[in-house]
Amino acid sequence: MGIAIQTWQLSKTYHGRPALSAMDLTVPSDMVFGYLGPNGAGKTTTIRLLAGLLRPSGGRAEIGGHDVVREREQAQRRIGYLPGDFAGYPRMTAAAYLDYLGHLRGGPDHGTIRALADRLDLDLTVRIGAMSHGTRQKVGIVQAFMHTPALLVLDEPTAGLDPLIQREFLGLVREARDRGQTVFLSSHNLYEVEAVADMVGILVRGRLAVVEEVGKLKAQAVRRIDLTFAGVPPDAVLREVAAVQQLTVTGHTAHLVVEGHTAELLRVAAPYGVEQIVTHEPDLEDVFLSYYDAQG
Ligand SMILES: Nc1ncnc2c1ncn2[C@@H]1O[C@H](COP(=O)(O)OP(=O)(O)OP(=O)(O)O)[C@@H](O)[C@H]1O
Repeated sequence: MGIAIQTWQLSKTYHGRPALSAMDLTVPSDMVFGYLGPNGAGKTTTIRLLAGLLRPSGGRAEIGGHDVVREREQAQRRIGYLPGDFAGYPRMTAAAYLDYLGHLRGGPDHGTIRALADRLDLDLTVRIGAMSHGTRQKVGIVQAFMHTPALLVLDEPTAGLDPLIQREFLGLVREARDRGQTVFLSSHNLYEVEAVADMVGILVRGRLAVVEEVGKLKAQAVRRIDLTFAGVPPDAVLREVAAVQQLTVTGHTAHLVVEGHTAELLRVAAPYGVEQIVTHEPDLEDVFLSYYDAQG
């Protein structure tokens, strides 16, 4: 497996105030990497550094082995970039704009442009200046994907898209990954990150708090489990299980908050006649909030 993005102590300071602090990050290729963080954490700054649009104040970054400053053109050629504030050229129709960009990139692939526009329900004949924010965002997505770049760098790509189009977009991201492209996307939206990302990085106040596989983050997560017994729940016995953080009992049901693996809990509970097990899947929100709080 290759490396799509690597940074060494990558830093950016605005007027003496750090926006990104000494970030060491490796993103392997062929994956979807979700880049998460609260407002002002430094996500856009990172993305603009990777896209070669800002100069680092310290450290460096490579895209596919090319330094984003010294070999900016080679690095940029590998990227499909969607800025957070995509505007395009207001006086052009989407078709003319995408055709123009295609020529700059070695010739437009009209078949791919049409297919992407159809998927996103985008009318290419409309002037970009006459489009709503969400429709303009679709043009931004098409221009990022249309030349099948090795790396897609997408800043809040689903902002302004309605739910159906968001779902279609997530399909495009998965298909890109399955074709061997790498996708780096920033987001506030935990649902979309959970749905597509293989790995996530959580940025808090310009510092990378954690980089982890989504599956592993979920395994660490606190989850709620309700065990219903034939008789009175054996609460004293259940409390002894290391993973059990909280326990309340209503009637024949023990409501548990469990951290980590549940196998031991189920083994201990089984002899007491468990009639029903309801597990509430952990969502990543709890995990993220715990990182945000820890850094706060
Ligand atoms: N051009 C600039 N000049 C001065 N400060 C800036 C500039 N751009 C960003 N900042 C500051 O740097 C910090 C990081 O901003 P950045 O836009 O990278 O965060 P973000 O995680 O993308 O946030 P959001 O999700 O709100 O877009 C913020 O404190 C922001 O105010």
